[in-house]
Amino acid sequence: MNFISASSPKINGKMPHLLCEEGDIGEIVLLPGDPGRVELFQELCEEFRIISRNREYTIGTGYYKDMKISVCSTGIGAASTEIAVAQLIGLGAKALIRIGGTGVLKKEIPCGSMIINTGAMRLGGTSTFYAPLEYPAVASVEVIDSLIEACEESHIQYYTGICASIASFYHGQGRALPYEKEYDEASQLEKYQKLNLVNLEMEAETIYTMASLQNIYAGSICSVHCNRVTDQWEVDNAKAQRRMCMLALEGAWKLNKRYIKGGKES
Ligand SMILES: O=P(O)(O)O[C@H]1O[C@H](CO)[C@@H](O)[C@H]1O
Ligand SMILES: O=c1cc[nH]c(=O)[nH]1
Repeated sequence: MNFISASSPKINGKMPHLLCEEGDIGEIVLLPGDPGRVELFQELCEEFRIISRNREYTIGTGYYKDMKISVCSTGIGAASTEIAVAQLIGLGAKALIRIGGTGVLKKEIPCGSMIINTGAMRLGGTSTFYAPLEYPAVASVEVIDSLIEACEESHIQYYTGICASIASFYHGQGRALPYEKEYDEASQLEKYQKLNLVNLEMEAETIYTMASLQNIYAGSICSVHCNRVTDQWEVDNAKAQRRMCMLALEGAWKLNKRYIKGGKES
């Protein structure tokens, strides 16, 4: 199945939402939900420049060590993520690595921790247009391996496991609406905890499923914004986000060297 066919729309030769053309992006693309996170790479990469800003999509490209790399925000949730993933693959992306925020379901995982999701429960909705729910949303072992190695070399603790990617921030994630006086958060959260899920977020499954169908690499590293068991929120998570972005760059570099450009490290 090709996501971008001859009948896919383009505007002046550019993808209609990302407003990018061939050559604008690197083979590895990091995917935050938040467009603001793209700006962090001005500091972390060489020659990083913003290629386009349109709706929830901000795209920038620069260099990390010798590797051309891009960062593209997906916006919140599956539907806008589908568009970003489809258009990036259409532009030649070979690996997509989510760099996100997440809430954890395990008491012992503190805010600011790093989570590498090996798989994702498919509760986003959009990916069901591409593959039945029996089809698993899994990260590539090569990406998992590269991200783990980046964490270990930096002596940064990380956790692995399965997340749920959910098409809802409030009730779907066991959270009361801001105007609700009574809501049973615990019973919804318990359903996820019984499945031994590590964390909840909103985009990984779409990325994993669509990437698998196109036989490209996918993975994710998330920083923990809140612990749903202890009810702690990290209001100022800038340091953890920066750490996550640095680890993603280093993981991407290892992935590129070993699996995309070939030539194993000696
Ligand atoms: O911080 P980002 O990457 O946006 O990720 C998380 O934050 C958003 C919800 O606040 C959702 O997109 C969720 O997946
Ligand atoms: O709890 C959280 C935190 C960040 N993003 C989510 O989707 N859920």
